[in-house]
Amino acid sequence: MSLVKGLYNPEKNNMRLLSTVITEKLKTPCGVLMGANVANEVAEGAFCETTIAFQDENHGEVFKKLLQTPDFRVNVIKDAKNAELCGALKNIVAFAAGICDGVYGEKTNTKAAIIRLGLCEIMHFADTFFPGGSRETYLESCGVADLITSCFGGRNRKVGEAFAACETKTLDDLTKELLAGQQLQGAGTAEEVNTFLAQKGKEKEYPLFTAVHQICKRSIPPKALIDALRNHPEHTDK
Ligand SMILES: NC(=O)C1=CN([C@@H]2O[C@H](COP(=O)(O)OP(=O)(O)OC[C@H]3O[C@@H](n4cnc5c(N)ncnc54)[C@H](O)[C@@H]3O)[C@@H](O)[C@H]2O)C=CC1
Ligand SMILES: O=C(CO)COP(=O)(O)O
Repeated sequence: MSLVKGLYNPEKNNMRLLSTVITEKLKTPCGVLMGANVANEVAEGAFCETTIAFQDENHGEVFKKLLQTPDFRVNVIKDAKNAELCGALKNIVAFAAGICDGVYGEKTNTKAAIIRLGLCEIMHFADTFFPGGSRETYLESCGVADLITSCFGGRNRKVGEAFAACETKTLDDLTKELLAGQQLQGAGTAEEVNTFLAQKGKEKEYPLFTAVHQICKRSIPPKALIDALRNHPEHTDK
């Protein structure tokens, strides 16, 4: 079972799920555990939920028996594709939430819009490139709950805020300064997703994902995030 919230796109135009790569390499079925599970809080024993997703739910039930405690509640689902995509792509949205904090301070309406538009882009990405998943997955811990916790806590938000507030520092500087040897996933995932979308000619359908990548590269300023969202397809195509 993989807990990695990332994607795999070495060929640039062939985005793959890490659980699929692990399944192929190890020749054994690999599912995922994804959820609103900021590690420090899990370690402290604070109550939370998680989602275990396996195509064969019996495998998920085995992991549930091993891992569930009174304060770590596990739901088992079959939709491993959407669960994993939620876990990976929410890191881009959390970085955007951090940019919002860095540029505007704690504006909760603005951050809520970023979370909603980010979720729309996650769903559109999943429907387009990994069809067949279930809408119900977005209501599990791996969906909206992980988006919420990551956009208010979490490393991606933290580094995103500092990156937006201090335009002279690089992402590497801030990662070293703020994460005590840990790594940042959102900026790398934004780059991988952007490379993939550019190959497919679909960047315009994902203004939030695209803007986060451009901001990470310092090719547009952090405040341009909101400009990018003003003409979001969610507003113009409906
Ligand atoms: N820390 C948290 O709150 C949570 C983390 N996760 C996920 O768990 C995974 C690991 O996170 P942490 O342990 O917190 O991060 P970390 O930054 O403490 O550790 C990441 C490790 O992965 C290694 N690594 C990075 N890229 C690699 C590559 N291409 N090949 C091989 N090794 C590589 C790094 O050298 C490092 O040792 C991430 O995908 C993260 O999104 C999931 C839920 C919660
Ligand atoms: O995935 C996480 C919480 O569920 C952790 O998010 P960060 O990597 O942003 O800390």
